[in-house]
Amino acid sequence: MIAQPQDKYRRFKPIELSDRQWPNKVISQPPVWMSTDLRDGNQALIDPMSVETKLRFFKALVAMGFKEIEVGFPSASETDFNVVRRLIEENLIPDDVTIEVLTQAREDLIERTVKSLKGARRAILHMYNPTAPDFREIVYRTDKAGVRGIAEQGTRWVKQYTAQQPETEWVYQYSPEAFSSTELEFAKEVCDAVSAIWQPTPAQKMIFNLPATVEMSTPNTYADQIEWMHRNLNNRDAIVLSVHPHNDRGTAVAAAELAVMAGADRVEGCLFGNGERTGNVCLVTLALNLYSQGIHPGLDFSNIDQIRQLVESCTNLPVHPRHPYAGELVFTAFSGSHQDAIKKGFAAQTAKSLWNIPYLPLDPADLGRSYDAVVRVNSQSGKGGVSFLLQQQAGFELPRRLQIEFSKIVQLVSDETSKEINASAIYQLFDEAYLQVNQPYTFRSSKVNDDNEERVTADISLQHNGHQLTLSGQGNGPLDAAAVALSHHLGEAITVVDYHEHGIGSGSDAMAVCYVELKVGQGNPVFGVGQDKNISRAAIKALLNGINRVLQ
Ligand SMILES: CC(=O)SCCNC(=O)CCNC(=O)[C@H](O)C(C)(C)COP(=O)(O)OP(=O)(O)OC[C@H]1O[C@@H](n2cnc3c(N)ncnc32)[C@H](O)[C@@H]1OP(=O)(O)O
Ligand SMILES: CC(C)C(=O)C(=O)O
Ligand SMILES: [Mg+2]
Repeated sequence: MIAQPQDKYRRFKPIELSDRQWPNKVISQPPVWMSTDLRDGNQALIDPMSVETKLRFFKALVAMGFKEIEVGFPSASETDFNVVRRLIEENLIPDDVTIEVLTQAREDLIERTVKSLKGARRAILHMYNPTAPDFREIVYRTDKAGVRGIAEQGTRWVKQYTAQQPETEWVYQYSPEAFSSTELEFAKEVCDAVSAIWQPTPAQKMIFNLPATVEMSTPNTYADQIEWMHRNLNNRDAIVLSVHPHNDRGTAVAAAELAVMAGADRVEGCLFGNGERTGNVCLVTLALNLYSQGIHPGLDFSNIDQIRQLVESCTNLPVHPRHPYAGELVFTAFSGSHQDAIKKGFAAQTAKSLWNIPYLPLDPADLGRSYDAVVRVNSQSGKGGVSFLLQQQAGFELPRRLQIEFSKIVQLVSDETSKEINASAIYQLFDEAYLQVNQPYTFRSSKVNDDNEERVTADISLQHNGHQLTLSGQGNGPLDAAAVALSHHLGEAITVVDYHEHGIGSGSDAMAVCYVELKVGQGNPVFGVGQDKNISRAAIKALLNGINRVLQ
């Protein structure tokens, strides 16, 4: 029998921090970002990146604005060692960018790591060892003193070997790996022991990176852990407090945001949340969450599609179509009520107003994405989406009742096919249903005489059943006169219920479009649409198309 969860799993104990401050804090500036795409992201790939791929990725990270980039684990492989050498020897590291490398707390590995950085102007040397009880007991078979000793000895080796390359400005970063499941007092004890050896100062700080190596709890608990460390670490003003959330529970973004509220200065993560298991925290999401709150994150994602393609090609992993901000479908509305609200939002938006479009927390244009994909029509869509696409595609601004009438035509097709209908297909349906209605009466020409301001005469030349017809009528305007002419011919009253017109295009290409809602006899109202360079002809064509639709 499958075990009950309460018999199999342990609940994570809440942190005792009754005077926690973070819930009242607001993030008002971005943290220092550190991309670990080339290290934590890379170590989690099925096929790790080649030297060339890493260099391509590095250049892209620099272009995005990252100032700290972890480029690998140089003591682990020749590839990673060579990446560091190429970056240094080929002068690929801009002056305001610092590379970071990771090592275990083992002398041979530290020695080789330091060697890989020969000639670097500035470098962050990142050493880790796990501190949590399960690692102490299961992996290292040692006690707290043993684990603390590994961190202390490792730090001494880092001090010793980096001192041999004084031309480099060294920044030391220490991570108590599995911090999220380490007793807080013990995490502090290890970190304080490390800083006592390294001796950071406010002018030359060191970095303590507190990883949720495995995400163990709700994000508020991680925030409590970070606030506790922020308040209790020795020598806090000489420390850059960094966080490194993984996404095992799917709440890494929330954990990172609450951790920043709790006192973290710096966040490590990967683009689109790549990384071990369920990934590292997604830096794109974090940065754009800030952007949408009116805070510039200091990272440039203004061409998000290009960045997504680069990351997909370097990692060989797809970005989910619903990934926040970056997924192919995240700015797309298929459903009717969403489309209606978005259409109204665009109409209400002015150049000066703050962004306020329902369902779109961020302007797709800020990420280099077009509005074309914002509204897409399938069987879940309504009149708002259909008319929005028709307007975008061909400039028609349908009156409300025509929107309702036409969307039923589109709905019929989408129900039959169970497929999306794109803008050009919608235009084609509109053209067939409203503009190319040439039977039984085909328009040939019309002449309007409005010399007399009160009585306008319309002469309309038509084709009907292979015969040429010329009809004439008088009314208070061209449309009224044409309606009179056609009423006489058909022997039925033609009533114009509603009339709209607008122009499409400009200059010599400008077209007038008329929408006429009419009734033939006692029948139901229907719409006719006419398009012509001449507004009177457009109105007469609209009337005739409407009558044709009734007669068909
Ligand atoms: C949470 C993280 O992401 S941590 C980073 C993880 N990333 C990687 O491991 C990628 C690169 N690593 C590697 O390629 C390899 O681990 C290497 C080449 C660095 C080392 O390989 P190996 O020498 O075979 O050692 P391995 O990684 O298996 O580690 C096991 C040994 O190192 C010790 N060890 C592991 N981590 C650490 C550490 N951080 N500090 C000190 N010792 C450590 C273990 O206790 C074990 O010791 P034992 O052999 O005496 O039992
Ligand atoms: C090396 C450390 C920081 C790490 O990647 C982790 O704990 O997740
Ligand atoms: Mg990690």
